[in-house]
Amino acid sequence: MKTARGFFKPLAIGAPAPWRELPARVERMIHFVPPHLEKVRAKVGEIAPTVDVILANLEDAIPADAKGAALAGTIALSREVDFAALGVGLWVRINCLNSPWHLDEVATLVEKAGDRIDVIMVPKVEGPWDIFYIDQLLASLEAKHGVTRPILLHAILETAEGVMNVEQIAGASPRMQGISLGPADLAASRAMKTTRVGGGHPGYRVIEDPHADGSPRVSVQQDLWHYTFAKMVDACAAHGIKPFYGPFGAIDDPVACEQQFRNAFLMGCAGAWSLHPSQIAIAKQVFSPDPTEVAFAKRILEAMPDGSGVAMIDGKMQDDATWKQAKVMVDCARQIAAKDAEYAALYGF
Ligand SMILES: CC(=O)SCCNC(=O)CCNC(=O)[C@H](O)C(C)(C)COP(=O)(O)OP(=O)(O)OC[C@H]1O[C@@H](n2cnc3c(N)ncnc32)[C@H](O)[C@@H]1OP(=O)(O)O
Ligand SMILES: CC(=O)C(=O)O
Ligand SMILES: [Mg+2]
Repeated sequence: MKTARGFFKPLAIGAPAPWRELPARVERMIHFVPPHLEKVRAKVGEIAPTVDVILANLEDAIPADAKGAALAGTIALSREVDFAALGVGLWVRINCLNSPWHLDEVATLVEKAGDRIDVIMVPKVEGPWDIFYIDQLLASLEAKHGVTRPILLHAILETAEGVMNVEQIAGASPRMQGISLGPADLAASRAMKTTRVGGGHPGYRVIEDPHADGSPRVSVQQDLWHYTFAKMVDACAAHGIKPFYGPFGAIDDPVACEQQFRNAFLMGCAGAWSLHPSQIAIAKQVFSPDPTEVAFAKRILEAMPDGSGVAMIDGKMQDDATWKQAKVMVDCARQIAAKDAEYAALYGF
């Protein structure tokens, strides 16, 4: 373990000082773009103002023979669109650390776009050692290329070993921005008998006991991901970083996508991935608190100006604990309102 002081020391001479607090950013959806496809890349300028984050994906879903083109496309994208001016984050998902590609990718990204990339997403993180490695590598490259703002790290939780070590991963470096659930690789890692990218499964259910009269038994689908998800959210919250739901692969099922995203939002997640343009609006709506809930939360704060004591609002008891929940809700809404005029009007800020 590093000492408390050592934790915030730059890891290379000339590297920027690590962030002490995460930059305050709205990250309701991380929109995935395949950067080797010129046709899709050309549309990013149009899509960017409608999202919070654009992510150039270099890993899974990019064919092996297109990895170089995807990297070149990412650098081009970072120059073609002024993401910072739009208030949109630019993230890159690199290939995993045991692949032949990640080293050249990180070196090229920091050299050619190090001052424009906000977050590097690292797939298949197994334990804190993966974060220590990439943390040191980034510091050395940032020092070499005079990058003045540390690039943040986001881990994907998508192996059984990663889930086992999620608490140490969350706290491995001041660069850690957040963690996303990776349900597709995690399913494979656990030998789950599914063929899906996230969401539920009709076979995973509870069923009531048999009735004496033989009438049909009620059976309800359960959430396959609840345990992992809750473990990830607690690890992130404890370490002051952000949890995210990952991808929802059934592009043709917006209703289930919305439900999955909503469960994540209610559990404390900051956002989710959008794989297709149709999922952007779903994520935006779900991860922006409901205006009615925000209005009620404002009433709680107004009823208890110093956050202590007890109050009754519409038959519901309020005290310090509900005041804190209300503050989470109102702070989130205020942050979104500062970025998004549509929601500023809905929230009355
Ligand atoms: C488990 C994981 O690792 S998940 C992360 C890895 N996977 C990804 O990143 C997938 C990203 N998404 C995609 O590649 C695509 O959306 C696909 C392959 C899923 C579907 O693509 P398509 O079959 O082309 O979808 P569809 O025909 O509905 O597309 C409609 C339009 O949106 C465009 N589009 C589709 N996806 C995207 C996207 N992610 N970003 C921007 N534009 C997109 C298409 O190019 C098409 O444009 P056009 O009308 O000008 O031709
Ligand atoms: C998100 C991801 O990479 C996965 O589900 O495997
Ligand atoms: Mg994966």
